[in-house]
Amino acid sequence: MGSESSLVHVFLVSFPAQGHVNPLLRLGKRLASKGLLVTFTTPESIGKQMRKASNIGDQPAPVGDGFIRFEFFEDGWDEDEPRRQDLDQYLPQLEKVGKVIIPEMIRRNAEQGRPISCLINNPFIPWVSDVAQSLGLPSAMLWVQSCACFAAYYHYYHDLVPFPSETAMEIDVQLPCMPLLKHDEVPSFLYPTTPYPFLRRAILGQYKNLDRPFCILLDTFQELEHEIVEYMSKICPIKTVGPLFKNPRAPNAAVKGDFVKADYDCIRWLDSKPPASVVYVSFGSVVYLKQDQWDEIAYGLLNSGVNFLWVMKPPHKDSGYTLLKLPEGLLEKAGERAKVVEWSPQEQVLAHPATACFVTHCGWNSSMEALTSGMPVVAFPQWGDQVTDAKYLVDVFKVGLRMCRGEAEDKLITRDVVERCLREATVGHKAVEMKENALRWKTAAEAAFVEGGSSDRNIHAFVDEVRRRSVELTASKPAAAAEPTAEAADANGKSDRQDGDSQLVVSPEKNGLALHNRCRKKWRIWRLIRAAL
Ligand SMILES: O=c1ccn([C@@H]2O[C@H](COP(=O)(O)OP(=O)(O)O)[C@@H](O)[C@H]2O)c(=O)[nH]1
Ligand SMILES: O=C(O)c1ccc(O[C@@H]2O[C@H](CO)[C@@H](O)[C@H](O)[C@H]2O)cc1
Repeated sequence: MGSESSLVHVFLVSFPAQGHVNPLLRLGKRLASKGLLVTFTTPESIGKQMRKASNIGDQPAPVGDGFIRFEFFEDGWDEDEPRRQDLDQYLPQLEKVGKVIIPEMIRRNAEQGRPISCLINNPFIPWVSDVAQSLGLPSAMLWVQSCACFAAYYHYYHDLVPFPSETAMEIDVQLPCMPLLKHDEVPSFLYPTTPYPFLRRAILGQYKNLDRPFCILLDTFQELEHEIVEYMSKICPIKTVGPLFKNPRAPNAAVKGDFVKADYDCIRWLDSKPPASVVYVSFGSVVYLKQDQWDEIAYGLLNSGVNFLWVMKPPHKDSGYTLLKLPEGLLEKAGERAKVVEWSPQEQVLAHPATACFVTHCGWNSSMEALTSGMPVVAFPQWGDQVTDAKYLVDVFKVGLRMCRGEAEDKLITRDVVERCLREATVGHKAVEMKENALRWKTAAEAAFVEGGSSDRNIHAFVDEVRRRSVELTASKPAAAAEPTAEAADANGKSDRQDGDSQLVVSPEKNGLALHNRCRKKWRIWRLIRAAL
């Protein structure tokens, strides 16, 4: 392992949501374990929560052959600003501030002897690749959903096949190399009537910029989505690198990105339960069900006789959701059979021998974690990619059964249905069949992420390419790693652009490469002196 300042340095910028931070941070750890220096950034509002809940220090943390470090940035709003909960307002704010602040962070890193060779972002913040381009830096994107969803959005964006529209709401959608999707199995942000048009805009924003990243990394694996991966890789530079939550070179890396402290009491509680006797229930970090649905699930769990571990996260104070309650006396009736936590260490819960199945909203991270842990699921999708993931978990991967078709159906799933599904998922021939299939996916996932597996090879090739581009950058790119974008400079009121000239003019004295190399040299000398003292 080299000292961190001698390593090729990649800069990861994440949209501030748990389902986005987790996969990007996991990618960061994979890249670090292959010998890169990784800096992870997201707004300070989340940084504050991550520092409190997770093991994040000020110093670079060693991971395998490399290091990971954190730098959070101010998004320009007060700590308690409620508009952060409204993406229509927050995304433009992030873009405005990010286009100024990310180049400054990149420049500061170069000055401190850690010049950056590549930027990587996740969806909702596609402007990061504009920043990279303006600085002459290579960029890549981590797609945090399935390849099937990537393909669905791609075909919608380019208008390649008919999708449900105002005049034909209930049409099925046939995409190449995919099963026929019923209208309510298409990512629901694409419905003409979606209540979340801002999320459609956010996710499709990435497709406008799809020609910018030199590589699109996908948190899935070749064997899981074989045909659609093959098909899309002929159109876009995609590479499967999942499941990212497994890291063979640093299996126990302590760095985590939880926003809420995980309650490890539930692992001790699981330890006290017989094998395959507990139903784990979680709807991820953003889905909130209505109180009447919550009550039905609660009674279904109680009446089915299973043990259950249930995640009940309190809503954000500005989200407009009210705190969900359990029916009066339910926990007393369930006694030792029930455990409720605000946030669980989900990876450990899914790997625990006492866990029998997972009632999930089918977010892609939860779906990948379940498949990779050999865990059958009961699908309770709500919106977005969740409805498509549910289709795949149930009908294609055959590891789950369906309890619900999605929020758009607006149907209360009664306690009897919940009870029946839980019984079917835990005992009898369907339960055995789903477990066998899930275990097969676990084996296939392991084969993909171990050294030499399909995802590991792709990560390796990506790291080689970043290194190659880093050498090329050092040899030839004049403005790399230190100069702000034209927009950023404009926003700061200190543009280098001359009147009537549309190009960013970089004076020799401000040449980014010179700065990059000078700073690196000074930093090394300083480190030697410090070591000698
Ligand atoms: O109690 C919980 C619930 C969720 N998660 C993690 O939060 C992420 C949720 O991502 P997902 O894509 O499943 O759903 P989202 O929250 O984005 O809707 C996953 O990595 C889970 O492992 C967790 O650690 N503890
Ligand atoms: O903050 C929001 O409004 C927000 C956060 C996260 C969202 O999407 C989730 O991300 C996962 C990865 O894309 C996905 O698999 C999951 O189903 C989504 O809940 C959306 C909005």
